Amino acid sequence: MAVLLNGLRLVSSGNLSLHGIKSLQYKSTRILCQLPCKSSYQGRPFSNKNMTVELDNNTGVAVIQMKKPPVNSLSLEFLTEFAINMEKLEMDRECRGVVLTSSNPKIFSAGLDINEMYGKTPEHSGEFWRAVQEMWLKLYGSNMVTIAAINGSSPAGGCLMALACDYRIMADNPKYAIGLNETKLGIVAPFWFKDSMINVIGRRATEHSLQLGLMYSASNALKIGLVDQLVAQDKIMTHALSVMSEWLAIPDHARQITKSMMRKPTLDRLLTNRESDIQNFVNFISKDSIQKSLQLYLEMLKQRKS
Ligand SMILES: CCCCCCCCCCCCC/C=C/C(=O)SCCNC(=O)CCNC(=O)[C@H](O)C(C)(C)COP(=O)(O)OP(=O)(O)OC[C@H]1O[C@@H](n2cnc3c(N)ncnc32)[C@H](O)[C@@H]1OP(=O)(O)O
Repeated sequence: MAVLLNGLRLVSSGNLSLHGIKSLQYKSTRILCQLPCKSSYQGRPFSNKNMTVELDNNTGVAVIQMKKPPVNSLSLEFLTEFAINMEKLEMDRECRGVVLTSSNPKIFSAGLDINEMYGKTPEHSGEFWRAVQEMWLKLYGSNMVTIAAINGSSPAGGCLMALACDYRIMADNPKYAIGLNETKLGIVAPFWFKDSMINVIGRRATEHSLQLGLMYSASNALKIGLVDQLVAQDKIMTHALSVMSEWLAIPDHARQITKSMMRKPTLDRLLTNRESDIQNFVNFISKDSIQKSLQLYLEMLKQRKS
């Protein structure tokens, strides 16, 4: 209480998974608002190749808009850029929340770029998987409030990104679908994909969903709790920002410690098994049978167009 009266708020610096709850420090919201911008990107958009990041200095909210044509597939380059941007925002004392969305009006993200898993060397596959892990660790372990504004379909890795956020708002469109559909491709969602889903929709629904590789329409996703709210497509950003302001009304330190308490065991499980998880991925993806499944799936995707 005294902290709030003094115009100070308690924030945790850095990433939940890296710093836990010990690295707490004070910063003054009142004073910061009057100071000139210190970082090179505050208050104006900075564009990378695969996403735009815009931080509003007044609200402390950044919007990451994914814009990798045609479907925001998560390539090694995309994932690396994403992790760097999350790191920058995490370190920025003025940023308290992130809204993740897409510039493609129909697709949030098509998930992992299948081309990164097909016909590649074990070295490349290992590097790619480390980048997938890093994306998830940065997002799931973020100290910031993270909201997914899911303005289109979001299979597999796209669904994982949404699951890693604190809150999910999906555009109310029956054509959009979301889910972990890995088994439909003949591949297996790793344990931390599964854990992320269990933590949102529970064990039974996750088992059903993962075994069958189910993709849910927006309304069915709402029914099972895979998303928290449905909103008209054109209202999704306004709504996400309004939800964000509710979350930011909670004192940062209390919310961050609570978030860490809830997520730390799940984060630690990957952190302690990181290398074996990479090895599992490389071994699994290198199998002839898996390569064949991926080849057929890629061909099917291309044929769907014609
Ligand atoms: C002991 C334990 C062992 C366990 C060990 C486990 C190890 C780990 C195993 C591996 C785990 C991997 C986890 C994988 C996660 C993933 O994310 S896999 C990716 C899954 N994604 C999908 O299935 C989505 C496929 N795409 C679509 O359904 C549709 O494209 C769409 C997203 C709904 C968009 O539809 P539409 O607007 O109609 O566009 P399209 O015409 O279909 O596509 C446009 C072009 O984009 C290409 N494309 C689509 N998706 C991808 C993709 N994911 N990667 C790469 N490219 C993609 C598509 O081919 C089209 O290309 P062009 O024809 O060249 O234009």
